[in-house]
Amino acid sequence: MNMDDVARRGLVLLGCGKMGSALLDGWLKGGLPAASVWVLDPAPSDWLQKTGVHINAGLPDDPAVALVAVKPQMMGDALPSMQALGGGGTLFVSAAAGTPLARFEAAFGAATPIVRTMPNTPAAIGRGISALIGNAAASADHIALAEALMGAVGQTVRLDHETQMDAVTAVSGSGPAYVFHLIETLAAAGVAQGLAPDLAMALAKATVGGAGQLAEDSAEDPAQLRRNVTSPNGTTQAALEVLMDGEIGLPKLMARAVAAAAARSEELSRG
Ligand SMILES: NC(=O)C1=CN([C@@H]2O[C@H](COP(=O)(O)OP(=O)(O)OC[C@H]3O[C@@H](n4cnc5c(N)ncnc54)[C@H](O)[C@@H]3O)[C@@H](O)[C@H]2O)C=CC1
Ligand SMILES: O=C(O)[C@@H]1CCC=N1
Repeated sequence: MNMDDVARRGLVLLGCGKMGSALLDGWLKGGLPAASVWVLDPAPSDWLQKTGVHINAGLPDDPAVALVAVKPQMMGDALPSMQALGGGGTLFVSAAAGTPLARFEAAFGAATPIVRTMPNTPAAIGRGISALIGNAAASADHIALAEALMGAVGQTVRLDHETQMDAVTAVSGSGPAYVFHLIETLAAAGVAQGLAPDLAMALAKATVGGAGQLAEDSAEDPAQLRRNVTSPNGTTQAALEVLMDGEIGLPKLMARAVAAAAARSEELSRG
């Protein structure tokens, strides 16, 4: 099964907020026909209503995939609307943080194939990364289908253990927010140095976007790319001495931030 099967049999999307929209945007831009998508969401956005997908309509009998993108706390209310699809030929995919495979097995039966994934919002421009792991009922074909689906909006990685999902969520699921905050704080620091806000924001966005692209494309690792910018006794060294401070610098701060996100993911999983 691949994206052609998804186009032919249909995709049901349960919840189309920030993450569901980012995924749907990526799939539609990648050529998935709007007529192949059924969205269930009590509060469809203006953007969603313009896409041409089926919204809160009767579901197809045997969609290829049913993707869950509601908040973990909404799961109890939302899952019953997909009950009819459980135990059939439909692959369930969950993008929800802190919601174990066992939660879906309890709702749909352990024989239902379920793949848990953690995507991120750059999926909207085909630049996401999604980690995946399936339950015991998910065959190699099911995993491959989930990989094709998430691969249509960016990179994919397979996990060996579901327990890795907390750390993955903390690094790449939540990670775009850390990077957006970096842009905000870099721009604000530029304003503090006398730049106009628009100019500071333009410089910060292009710098983070360009550096991210270079880090992905270059044969050199990020540490070497950092050294390439850092002239001995120059301006970058002066800044990095602050950022890399062992006590109050970014390494400790980032470790604390990621640990807090992973702990919250684990806490959500316990219900
Ligand atoms: N926002 C992000 O960057 C990421 C989010 N996720 C996961 O995606 C899921 C959704 O998160 P967001 O999109 O950020 O939240 P959101 O609040 O933007 O979207 C949730 C959507 O679910 C809808 N909804 C509420 N009750 C419903 C029901 N009973 N049936 C169907 N739809 C219902 C809401 O109207 C809303 O459009 C969460 O589980 C989150 O952990 C995963 C990776 C990244
Ligand atoms: O903040 C959250 O809980 C979700 C999961 C990863 C990104 N957003």
